[in-house]
Amino acid sequence: MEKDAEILALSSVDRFIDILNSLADGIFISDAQGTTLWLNKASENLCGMPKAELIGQNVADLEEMGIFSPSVTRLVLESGKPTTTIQLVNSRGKFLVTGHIIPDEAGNPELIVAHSRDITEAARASSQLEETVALLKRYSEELQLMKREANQSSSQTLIGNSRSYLALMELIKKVALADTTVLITGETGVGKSHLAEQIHQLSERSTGPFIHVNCSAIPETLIESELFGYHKGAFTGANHSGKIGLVKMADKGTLFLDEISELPYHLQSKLLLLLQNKTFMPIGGTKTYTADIRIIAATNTNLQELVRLGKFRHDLYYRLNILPINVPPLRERKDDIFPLLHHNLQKFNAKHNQKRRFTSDVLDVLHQYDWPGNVRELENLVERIVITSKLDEISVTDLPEEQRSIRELEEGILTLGSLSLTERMEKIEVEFIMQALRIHKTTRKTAAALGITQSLLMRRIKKYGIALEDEEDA
Ligand SMILES: Nc1ncnc2c1ncn2[C@@H]1O[C@H](COP(=O)(O)OP(=O)(O)OP(=O)(O)O)[C@@H](O)[C@H]1O
Repeated sequence: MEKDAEILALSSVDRFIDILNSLADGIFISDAQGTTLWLNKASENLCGMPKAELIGQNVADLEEMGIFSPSVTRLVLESGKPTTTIQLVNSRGKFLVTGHIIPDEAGNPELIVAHSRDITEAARASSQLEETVALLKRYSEELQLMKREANQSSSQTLIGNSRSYLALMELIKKVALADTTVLITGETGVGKSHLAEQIHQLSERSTGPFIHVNCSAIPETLIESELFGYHKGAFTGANHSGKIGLVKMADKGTLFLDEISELPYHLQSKLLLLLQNKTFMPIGGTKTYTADIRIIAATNTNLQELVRLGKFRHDLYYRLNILPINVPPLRERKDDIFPLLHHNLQKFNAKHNQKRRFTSDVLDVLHQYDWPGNVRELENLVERIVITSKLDEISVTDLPEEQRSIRELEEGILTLGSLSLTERMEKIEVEFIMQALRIHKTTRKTAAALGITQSLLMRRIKKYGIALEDEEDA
């Protein structure tokens, strides 16, 4: 206060007026009746009228003339309290105005000082932000729609005509709607992952994430942190800011645990807890988190056998096995082979810009083939022959040896009409041995593949005079 008095003593009133006029914010002073007493340069500019014409006018009249609206001085006089409002001045810009009461010595209002700040830019930025938020909302809705449409079209790629596959598709539709754990079993390449994704897309979680985790592809030392995440500084080498696990990332969606049999035993109890309570604890954490997820697991091994051997927790097995789905191998649903061949031919013709087509001979051979690698093997074969076939018409000679030899063997047996049964059987045996030798190269591996001892194989090779290419074997 003493300091203020010193400054006042040193400064003239003119000096104060200079200071107030140098401000970018408007200062507008009225008496307790709302009569304009003084305003600074910034305020004069805002009002768009010479100061001399404004002084003496009542704020209520200025308000009526549309100079500003509303008048904060009037609001202060009406409420008897300091007031802040957004004011439109001369319909030009938006101002944040605050009216303060300066009391006289008896404490009664003597002056009203209105202070205004231009917020036109801030208001514009805020309305731009509102527009952006609205746009983002619209884009997100459109994205969800597109996603749903894409889901619908990809569900058409579930190809299969056999009775067992059609029944499977019916089951999938029902399973999708029941928001519970599913266990998909079947040989490698039968389409377990493909089905898991279909279940997700047909479910109410389709707009949420589908997180595919291949338990055999993540090193055992990393799988816990990958799945459940960790807090910062949980272990040496951990990222400083911590890490969100795949379980959390699958929130509101589906977590697909492929090759579940490979999940380390010590993590199986943690997964069981997640299945039962939908809760988990990141590494280095002290509190549990919830995850709104559906778990679909898949395996191509016999889990029951692993339970018997003590390698898989029996309580986890029963918890996973609520809705079991078995996908039969392709050789047990041969009616699916043609549709899958045609679907893939179209797909790879389009991808490689080709016009390949199958001859009926090729279709026969592929129909008879056993497809140990199931749909994946079929897919790979079609892509390979679309690329390598010499003409647009794919013939048996374009097929790789594994498939071609079936036809050659079959033709051999059929044309050997004059041979006795023993001779025919021997012919077949020779064909099998030669084919296996071509594939496996050494007699040791060939014998193992044929399920006989190496010495028995050597006796047969000698008996039929089969030439061995490999010098070591010879
Ligand atoms: N019914 C089907 N219609 C069309 N494509 C299919 C079908 N089933 C499987 N496929 C395709 O076959 C390939 C192998 O399928 P997928 O990866 O789902 O097999 P999987 O059983 O999960 O194999 P793995 O046990 O090796 O993980 C994929 O490219 C998939 O798109």
